Amino acid sequence: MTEEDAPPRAGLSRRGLLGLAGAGVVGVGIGVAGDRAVASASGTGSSGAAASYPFYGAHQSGIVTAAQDRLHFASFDVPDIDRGELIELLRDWTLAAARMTEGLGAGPVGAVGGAYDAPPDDTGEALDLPASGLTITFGFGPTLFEDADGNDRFGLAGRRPTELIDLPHFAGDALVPAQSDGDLCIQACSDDPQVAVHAIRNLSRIAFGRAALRWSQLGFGRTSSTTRAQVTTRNLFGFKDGTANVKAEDTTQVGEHVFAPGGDSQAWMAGGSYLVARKIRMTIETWDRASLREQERVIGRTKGEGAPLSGGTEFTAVDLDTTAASGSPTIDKAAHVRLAHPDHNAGALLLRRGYNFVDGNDDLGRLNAGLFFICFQRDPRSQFVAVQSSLAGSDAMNEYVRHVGSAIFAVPPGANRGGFVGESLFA
Ligand SMILES: C=CC1=C(C)c2cc3[nH]c(cc4nc(cc5[nH]c(cc1n2)c(C)c5CCC(=O)O)C(CCC(=O)O)=C4C)c(C)c3C=C
Ligand SMILES: [Fe+2]
Repeated sequence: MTEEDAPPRAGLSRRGLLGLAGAGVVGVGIGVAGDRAVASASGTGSSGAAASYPFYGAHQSGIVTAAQDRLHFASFDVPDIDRGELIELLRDWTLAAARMTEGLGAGPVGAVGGAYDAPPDDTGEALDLPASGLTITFGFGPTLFEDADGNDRFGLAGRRPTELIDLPHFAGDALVPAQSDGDLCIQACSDDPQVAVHAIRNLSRIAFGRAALRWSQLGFGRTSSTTRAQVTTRNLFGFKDGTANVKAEDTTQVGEHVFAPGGDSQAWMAGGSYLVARKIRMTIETWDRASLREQERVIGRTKGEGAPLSGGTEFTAVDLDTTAASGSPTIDKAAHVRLAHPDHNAGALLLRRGYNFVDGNDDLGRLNAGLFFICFQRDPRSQFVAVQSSLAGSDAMNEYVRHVGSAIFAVPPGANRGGFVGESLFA
């Protein structure tokens, strides 16, 4: 059998193989399996996440999944491919993602088992590492349906969900185009940073010549809990973040506010969700000079326990109506938790799943740090946009934060084994 006749390895398209093999070298040697060691660990990771999560299912993992400790998020553009090549790319990504979430290499031959004269089909930095709770979540940006010039590149314009809006400008936005938007996104979360980076690196490599990386973001120290079993961790302001989040156990809220039902604007999104990402720079040097009183006023909760200033302990419901002896509200009129609260936003709820980031420092010697805010919802118009409109106008926190990146993606339902992620969009 010549190289031309040989079937693609494990279903990967020839374009996928090109990506694996670098620019133009297609290695088809059949080597011994060089898979990563699959963890025997059955316990949970440092975040409380499981050792591994199945890739296939009704919903994509990485939404209600117990938030892992680390993130690598990537946004891609696909300027030079057609509809068939886009489907082929999604098929290739599905196969590789399913393998990596099992703790296996991106390709079936692995980092060391293949032909000696061909590049390996896995980059190798996750060899010997377990799956570490890896989830890989794919999303479709507005420009996949219609690009900035109004071109329907993939015949998808009529399939764009009305929920997948172009986000409006919010007061104070200082968005950098190079850190915003994108045709496709991949959110990789894991309890091991090397496993998350390995996933994005290998998916980028498979996409060689088809999808170009537009921007990416590393995150650490999850700033949300998405299950009740998880402890609440802290953001870079030093406050517990994620206390009043939608949690996986709140199945009624998850069903009503996180996942799209079949009856919303596009039936192909049934079981999917909408992801909004905001890169928010936090001027932590200014924050660190603020008094504890001011810090707690801004958030509306205590710094130590994370209890509402209206009283109680961490998980006591925020009471927006209590007043101090002076008559002033115990939770300031401009406090973050007041303005973000569902009672202030026509009942809007978000499943928050963000991460801290530090991207070195700026020219003034300040840490380039902040929160890479991610939230999932059924309809961004009545959820993220409603809440962010309240915050952008009058949140006391605005003195200490600046939104520098923004993106929105439709996250399709989970893939069936043998199918591919986003298949319902092309049906
Ligand atoms: C548009 C949505 C939100 C953005 C953007 C946002 C940015 C942001 N938040 C914090 C820190 C905290 N947020 C807290 C609560 C909270 N935040 C949002 C939404 C956005 N936050 C919501 C919906 C809530 C819950 C409100 C409620 O129902 O009580 C808290 C308190 C702890 C908690 O409940 O999670 C903190 C702390 C930062 C630092 C930030 C931008 C940098
Ligand atoms: Fe918040």
